[in-house]
Amino acid sequence: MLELNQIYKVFNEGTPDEKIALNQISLQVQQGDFVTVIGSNGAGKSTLFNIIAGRLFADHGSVTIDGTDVSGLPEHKRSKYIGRVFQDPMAGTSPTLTIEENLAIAYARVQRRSLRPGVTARRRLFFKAKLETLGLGLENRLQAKVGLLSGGERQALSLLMATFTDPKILLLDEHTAALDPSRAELVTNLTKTLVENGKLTTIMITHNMQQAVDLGNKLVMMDSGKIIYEAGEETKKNLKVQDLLNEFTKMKTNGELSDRTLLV
Ligand SMILES: Nc1ncnc2c1ncn2[C@@H]1O[C@H](COP(=O)(O)OP(=O)(O)OP(=O)(O)O)[C@@H](O)[C@H]1O
Repeated sequence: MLELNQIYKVFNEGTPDEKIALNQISLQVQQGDFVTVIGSNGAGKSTLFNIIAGRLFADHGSVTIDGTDVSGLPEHKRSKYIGRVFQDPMAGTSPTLTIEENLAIAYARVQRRSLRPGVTARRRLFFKAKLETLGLGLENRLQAKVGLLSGGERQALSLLMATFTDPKILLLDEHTAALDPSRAELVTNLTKTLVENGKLTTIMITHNMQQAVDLGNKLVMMDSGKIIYEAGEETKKNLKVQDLLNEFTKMKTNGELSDRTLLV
């Protein structure tokens, strides 16, 4: 289980550029939950992921994974608990290395005994079997440099690398947003399969409200560093995009943002 307790993060404190990115965020994500996160630009979604992953530290508050307080652990020490896929297909993989070398690095990250990311014959079979589940034929291209793959293929590989080591938490940061519609659909379907099969505890940021409604069992809406709406399992089952727009409108008191802000 992931527990965020009263997370507060301010950038450029005490300067004219001061920005409170997260303002007392508390959230509990249970084992096996798939939470979709929506919110307007600058709401604090990526900052929240950076704090969960250890790329940034909160100024106040704590991050607990399965009862262990990891708030002080840097990113590289949390990486065996956390899989992450970014919006940019270039971000999750090394272009100059081959597919199997990339997989070996991801694998070595969580295997204590495997200090070198070497590719043994046995491991190669394991990688091939995992790649087959993507249905893209990448299992026949183990020696291909990742830089030669298309954006969709690369994102599918990133997703596999983030999930095949059974992370405690999977963070998906708008991971389909940079793909064309057909590739986005493919990666979305792969996400569903990998998360369901692996029973992975997942949090996914998306600007696509339909996707936020269709995927997962819970939903969180953020605005100006706060969680302004949460849909639990029962509510989420019947949730519609229009309900989200209504909730957003209801929560905005100053009216400076229109409904379309969420539709970006
Ligand atoms: N390193 C930083 N230094 C200063 N300000 C930052 C930094 N990172 C984020 N911010 C600010 O914090 C706020 C939250 O940013 P964040 O990227 O978390 O929002 P977001 O919800 O992910 O937005 P988007 O949907 O546009 O990606 C924004 O106002 C942003 O400008």
